Amino acid sequence: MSTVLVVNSGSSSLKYQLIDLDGGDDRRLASGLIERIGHDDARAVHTTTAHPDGAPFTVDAPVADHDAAFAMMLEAFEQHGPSLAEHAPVAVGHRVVQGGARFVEPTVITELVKINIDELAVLAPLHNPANLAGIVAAQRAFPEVPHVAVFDTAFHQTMPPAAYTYAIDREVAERHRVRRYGFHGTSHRYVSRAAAEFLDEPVEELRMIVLHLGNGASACAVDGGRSVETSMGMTPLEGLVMGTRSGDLDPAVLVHLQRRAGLDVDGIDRLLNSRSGILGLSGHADMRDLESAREAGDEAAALAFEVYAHRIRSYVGAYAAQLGRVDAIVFTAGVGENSASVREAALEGLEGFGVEIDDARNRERRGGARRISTDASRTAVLVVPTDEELEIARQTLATVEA
Ligand SMILES: Nc1ncnc2c1ncn2[C@@H]1O[C@H](COP(=O)(O)OP(=O)(O)O)[C@@H](O)[C@H]1O
Ligand SMILES: CC(=O)OP(=O)(O)O
Ligand SMILES: [Mg+2]
Repeated sequence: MSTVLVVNSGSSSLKYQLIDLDGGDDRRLASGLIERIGHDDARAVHTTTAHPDGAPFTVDAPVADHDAAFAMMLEAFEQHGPSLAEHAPVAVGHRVVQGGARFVEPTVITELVKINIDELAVLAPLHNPANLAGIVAAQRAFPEVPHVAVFDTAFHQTMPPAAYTYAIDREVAERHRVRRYGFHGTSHRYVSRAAAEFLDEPVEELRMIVLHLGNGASACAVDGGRSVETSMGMTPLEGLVMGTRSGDLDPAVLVHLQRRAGLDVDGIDRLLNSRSGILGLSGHADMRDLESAREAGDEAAALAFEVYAHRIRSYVGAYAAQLGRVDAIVFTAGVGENSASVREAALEGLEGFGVEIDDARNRERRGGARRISTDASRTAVLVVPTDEELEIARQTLATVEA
């Protein structure tokens, strides 16, 4: 039996998937999302292949905390299947966002590991406390099996010091562990390997740029299967323009706003993490809404779209220079997999560098990995769907079987 429960616990949400990895043929048995934990209008959606038509089940009811969310999840399995007695998970895999410089691999969760995850919350105040709450609740719900933490940062621990070091006072940086850690590593790892498989080449011989464009977004230069540079930094705020996050900006802007706009530290934190990005520029955090507004002639939406694409292009150029050669540029996550116009705009004008998108291939709507570059393009441009949960399940199983 190789069934793994994967848990992605956010501050107000719980996402889960039950995955059966047996026989090499991956099988997703159930998935669910419980949103607005802590609010009266919480909602749970449970989808299961145990049900003949696969339709999702929805429950609207208050959910007090993560313990209550797990109880609700168990209830959904009980009522709608599949039976957890029949498909008992052999392990639970948890997404943990910040593993610092300490965690370079998936790790079986002990009391000491929990203390470390808690302590690392200093470096990820929005994410680690929620991840830990999920772990504690999940251990209560599944006390018999091992729990494994899979860190967003782990894949990027191969970055060289020149890439992860910020040019500030060394002592201050060391004391407060200020450096680039990088995030979305589980996705960058999975996608770079899937891209190599699609190209039918060993990942060790490929140099690629992976563009994970979801709500959060990051670019990663992958050399021979290892991350050598990535756009997110000490926190998931640096780099590309995101749904609600600014990405790069002159750090002096923060000083200026504190002095002149009457914003305190928390106000700035909220501004840059929650009220910036395409939301701040256009009023739309969702790329679909932004695209509709742009098509309807909204100028703020048009500018937000341009800024978004411009930033991606800058990173592609920078990472091409760092890699020295680019065999593939790979788009993934919600925006990367679905938005032909973002892909087109981001790589526009790069023909001189051997990057040429085929318009018809780019516009084609179909699942799975696919090539969207012309046959003449020196660099292959691919769309490769990410699957962070499957990757977490595989790493979790490999860790408990090791
Ligand atoms: N068909 C589509 N066209 C454009 N953008 C899309 C489409 N489908 C999803 N997206 C965008 O993908 C983003 C969410 O990506 P996703 O990877 O699901 O995010 P996350 O996992 O970080 O919550 C949203 O901005 C959404 O608008
Ligand atoms: C780390 C991070 O930014 O994650 P997400 O894209 O899920 O917000
Ligand atoms: Mg995501």
